[in-house]
Amino acid sequence: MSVLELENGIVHTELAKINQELAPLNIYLDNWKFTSTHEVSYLLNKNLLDESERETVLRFYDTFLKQLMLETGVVSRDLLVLHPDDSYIDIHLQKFSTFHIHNDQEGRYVADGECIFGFVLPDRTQVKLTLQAGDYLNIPANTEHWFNLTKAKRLKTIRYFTFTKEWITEYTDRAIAPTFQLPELSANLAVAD
Ligand SMILES: CSCCC(=O)/C(O)=C/O
Ligand SMILES: [Fe+2]
Ligand code: NI
Repeated sequence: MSVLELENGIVHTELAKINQELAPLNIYLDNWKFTSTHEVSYLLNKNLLDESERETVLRFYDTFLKQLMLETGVVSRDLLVLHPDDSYIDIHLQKFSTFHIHNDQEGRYVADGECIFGFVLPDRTQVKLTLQAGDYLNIPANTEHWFNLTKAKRLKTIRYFTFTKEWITEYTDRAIAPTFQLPELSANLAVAD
């Protein structure tokens, strides 16, 4: 279940209400649950996946999300697997855990685990969106956001790309609202060096 927290402490869990709050940014959230095969359930329960296992999971979801990929002009996708068993996890998190934008839309389907996105609304207040398995989020290109893991420190997410040009991450100098700063991030960074 996705949860949207506003800087004033209000919390929304209804999809329609969350989409209403994010509408000024043209961000779209949905939730689809697909019944996994035994093989895919087994793979989603693993902490890390090798390339062929990631491809098996991607092909499984392709069968359900083909229409979405066509409608949103997706030309490629990958499966990002984040878990503390991956010695590079803190490098991945450092890349995305401060405000940034991309030159492509950010279509993300959460297949396993959970994650957090932060956004800034037109009134300059910030919001924090927690996604769980089954959630699909689409962030238009050039939309300021940050990303991190929850305390579960586990995520398998499909990333959909709409062009083959280099996917660029550009950092903005906006500070994350104190309300949403994640104390454990420093713990992650401590591990990083
Ligand atoms: C949930 S996708 C993993 C991180 C990523 O690709 C990104 O752009 C986060 O902002
Ligand atoms: Fe990003
Ligand atoms: Ni992103």
